[in-house]
Amino acid sequence: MESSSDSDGSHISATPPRNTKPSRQRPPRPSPQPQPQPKPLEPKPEPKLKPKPKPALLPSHKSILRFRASSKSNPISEPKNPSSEPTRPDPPPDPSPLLSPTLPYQICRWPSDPSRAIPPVDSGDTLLTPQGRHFYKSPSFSKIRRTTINFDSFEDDEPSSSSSAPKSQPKAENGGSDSSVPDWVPPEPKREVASGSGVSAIAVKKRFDLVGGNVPSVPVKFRKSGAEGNFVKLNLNRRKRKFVNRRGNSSSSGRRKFYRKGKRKLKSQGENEGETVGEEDELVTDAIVQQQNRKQDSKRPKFDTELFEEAVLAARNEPSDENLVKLLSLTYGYDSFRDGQLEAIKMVLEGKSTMLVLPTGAGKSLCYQLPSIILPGVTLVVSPLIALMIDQLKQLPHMIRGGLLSSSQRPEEASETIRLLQQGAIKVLLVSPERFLNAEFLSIFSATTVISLVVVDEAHCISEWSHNFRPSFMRLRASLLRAKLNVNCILAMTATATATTLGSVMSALEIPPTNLIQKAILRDNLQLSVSLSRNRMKDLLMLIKSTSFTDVQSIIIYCKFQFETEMISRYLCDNNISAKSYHSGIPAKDRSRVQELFFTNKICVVVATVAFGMGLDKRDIGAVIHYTLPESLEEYVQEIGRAGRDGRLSYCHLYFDEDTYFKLRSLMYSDGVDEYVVNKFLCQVFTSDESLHGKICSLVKETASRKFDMKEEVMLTLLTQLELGEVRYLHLLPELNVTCTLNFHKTSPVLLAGNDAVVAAILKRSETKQGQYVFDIPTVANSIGVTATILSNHLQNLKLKGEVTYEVKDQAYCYTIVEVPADLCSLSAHLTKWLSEVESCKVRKLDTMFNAAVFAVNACEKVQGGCDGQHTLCLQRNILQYFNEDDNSEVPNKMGKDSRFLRADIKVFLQSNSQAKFTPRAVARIMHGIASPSYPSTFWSKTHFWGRYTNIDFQVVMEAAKAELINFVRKDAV
Ligand SMILES: Nc1ncnc2c1ncn2[C@@H]1O[C@H](COP(=O)(O)OP(=O)(O)OP(=O)(O)O)[C@@H](O)[C@H]1O
Repeated sequence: MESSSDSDGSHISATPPRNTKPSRQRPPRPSPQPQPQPKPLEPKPEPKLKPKPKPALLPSHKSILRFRASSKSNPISEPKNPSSEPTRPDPPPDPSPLLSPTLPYQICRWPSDPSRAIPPVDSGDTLLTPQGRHFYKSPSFSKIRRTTINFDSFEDDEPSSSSSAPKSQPKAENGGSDSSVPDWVPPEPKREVASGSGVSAIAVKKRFDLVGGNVPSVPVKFRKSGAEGNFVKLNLNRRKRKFVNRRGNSSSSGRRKFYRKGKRKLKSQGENEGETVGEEDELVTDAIVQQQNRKQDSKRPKFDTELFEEAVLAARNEPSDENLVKLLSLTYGYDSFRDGQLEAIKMVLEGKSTMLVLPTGAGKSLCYQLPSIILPGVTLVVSPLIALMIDQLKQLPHMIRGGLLSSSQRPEEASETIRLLQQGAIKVLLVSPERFLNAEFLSIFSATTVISLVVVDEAHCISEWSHNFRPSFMRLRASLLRAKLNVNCILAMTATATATTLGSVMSALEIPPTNLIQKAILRDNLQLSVSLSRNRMKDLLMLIKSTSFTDVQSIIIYCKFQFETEMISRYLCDNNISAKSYHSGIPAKDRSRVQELFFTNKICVVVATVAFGMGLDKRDIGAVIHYTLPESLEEYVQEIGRAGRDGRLSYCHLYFDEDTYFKLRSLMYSDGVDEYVVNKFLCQVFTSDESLHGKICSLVKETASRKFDMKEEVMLTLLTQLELGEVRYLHLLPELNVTCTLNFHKTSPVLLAGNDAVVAAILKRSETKQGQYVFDIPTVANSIGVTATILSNHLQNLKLKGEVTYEVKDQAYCYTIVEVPADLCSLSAHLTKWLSEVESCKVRKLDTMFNAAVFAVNACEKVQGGCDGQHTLCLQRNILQYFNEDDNSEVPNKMGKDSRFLRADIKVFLQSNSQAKFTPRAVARIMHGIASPSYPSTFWSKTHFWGRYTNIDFQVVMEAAKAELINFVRKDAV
């Protein structure tokens, strides 16, 4: 590698203007055949999208003009051209706010004293100075105290938060192409019912009756008792009535207040389900369900309870095909099972743990719902998102009584669900995996409340090799489920899992290989196509306005970043296409409105991040367009699976380009950590304070995240691994707000303390600030030997009596230490290696996705012998191969392995930020434009070098940064 490290740094930037950079190559073309030519578009004066946009939804001519007039300043039409940036770097930032007292290293000038001017000696993992000081190979720097740090929030919407995009770099689309023809326009068959799709027509739509009025999130509809299934009866009407307003409609505002209250309660309880989306989605789904219920109710034939009970008994006594089909028909109104359903149901009824892999929309839910009617005990469904749980609950047929235990419930509501559960009145209970941290929850299941079946929805989340690993899912292991819930039969369901992922899920849940039911990954009514686009906005518009889309009523456009969704929906509206954006940054009420408009076909297009679509069952979505490359083939398959659920031919088009790929690839490295940081983290977790062993320990999420420059999810992953790995080092407890500020109102604190041991302990261990008592909940709880929950309940009682008011803050991971590791260093090395393997796996998934797109565009026609602009067979083949093989082999990638100016640029960067401390990873992140807790984009994106080297492999940049940091320290030493 060429080194420019000898340059004296007198220049400001070694990087030449970007427009002189050799242009990035297009993806290689293995085939000598010409690339498929874009199909010319017929000029179309009017878009024929249905329904015709109403004037209210359409922009006026003025707005179109405004849009155009402002396009110059709009990052879409005029992307920030890096080459136009001044070559002078920004003035060196004031480092003081960015210096962490906790990160050990800061660039510092070596003392001028020649006796100390000897460069460090390499000694294995650390660099040893002649004075015997140790430095890590990542160059070593001294501490400087940081005063404040601004946290960055990320713009990507991935539920698993596996990667993030820095806020301040809305790299806009290149408007380079002048072509008025998009790179790709689909052939023009009319949408029709695909034959042999394996998706049978639905004879009678199921109704979306809701049960479990104790669940605040679910809109409740009264039913006349005559039609009420009495298989398991719930008397929840009193609760339901709470939400019915004078007009007889359920009052969403009432509910909203109710939810918020619940949420506040949750915070004080300190339980965290891991998703903010849950609270919001309660609102999102609300109106839609009401509407669906109304529609369904009018169509529903009278329900014959006796016949139903007979069918249940018959299926229980003899689960024959005939009996099960009869029950299916009575419960759902469907004539037949879909592929894989009957097989799965029979396995479960035989008590065999089963792994079920069916495509999205193929009807997996039915595979646990029907057995839940037949099995004697409760069916416990574990789901990763509250939104999904709500969706599942909504979709339960009215004769299956469901309940939900979620963080957004008030304690009374949760108690009510538990009471009903213990009475045997709930057949299907939906919970999040975080519930398994809660000892009270586990204690519900006793001899009286038997669980017949545990269902793990989105089971791929168990595996760290999946595209959507959730640490809390690691808790779902057969051994744990057996021990805690006394359950033997587990049904794991997913639509997207590679062979490697399936292997790890099945081994965690102890499902024998013979019990795998796996059907086609893709429905065959999806027409897949890909195009390399240099002007995605323009191409997208042409595509949507093309004649092939004439009959398409509903379209989802998936983007990676929130700003993209807003920019595109605005652009489409300005071009007379009714579109709305949807992402997790939009207030819940507005999201709810967007979803409602989409469901009722009042808008044609939703431009969304991954936040949209989980549990979405809109049958007439005619097209799914990927404006941004998905991060994996799993994500791609999952998202295109939302199209064509009605069995009709549907379009799935994917745009890709190298810049987006490079940017996404950078983001794959945003979770990475270094071994010495993991070591420091472990040192803090296993505090040397012996007296804390066996007691409640806590780690405030925000503070720790800054301290270790580690994302909260990464910390949770490490903690979960420490609990569930080969050796059980700790026991995780529910998350808690640990800092409490208490005010006394009636009795004086000292008097109250005389009669109350808890208050006495609080007084002893709190600081007083302006008459308020501030204390750490775990410290006080430990001092009197009670759990944090008991302490919280006690405070709550005092509050109810009017004695105190209090506030809690500082959400923390809580745990007790089971065993202190004998060798923290080797444990750190082991954990870091594991995390880095997980990271490589994510990178490989992205590379595979990108390669599949490149291959489709370049080689598809050769493989298929001409396919008129569509790549269905080619992509299907690639997808099939990917899902059937182990996905841990090396994947070729397009990343640059060197750059002439890289080291020189790093050198300049280090010189111009000499007061700040850096590690090689921190420098590489900045060069790749990745924010982290200690290096927020709000500050660091201002540097000239931010995101400059996204096209060079991250590891290469890290190596270069390491070398330059060492040089920097050495030079100072001379
Ligand atoms: N045997 C059947 N006949 C007709 N329709 C069915 C049948 N089974 C399920 N369905 C319908 O198919 C639709 C999709 O079902 P469901 O939501 O369970 O799919 P899924 O596989 O869980 O999808 P996803 O992976 O997106 O969650 C629902 O509307 C459901 O009622």
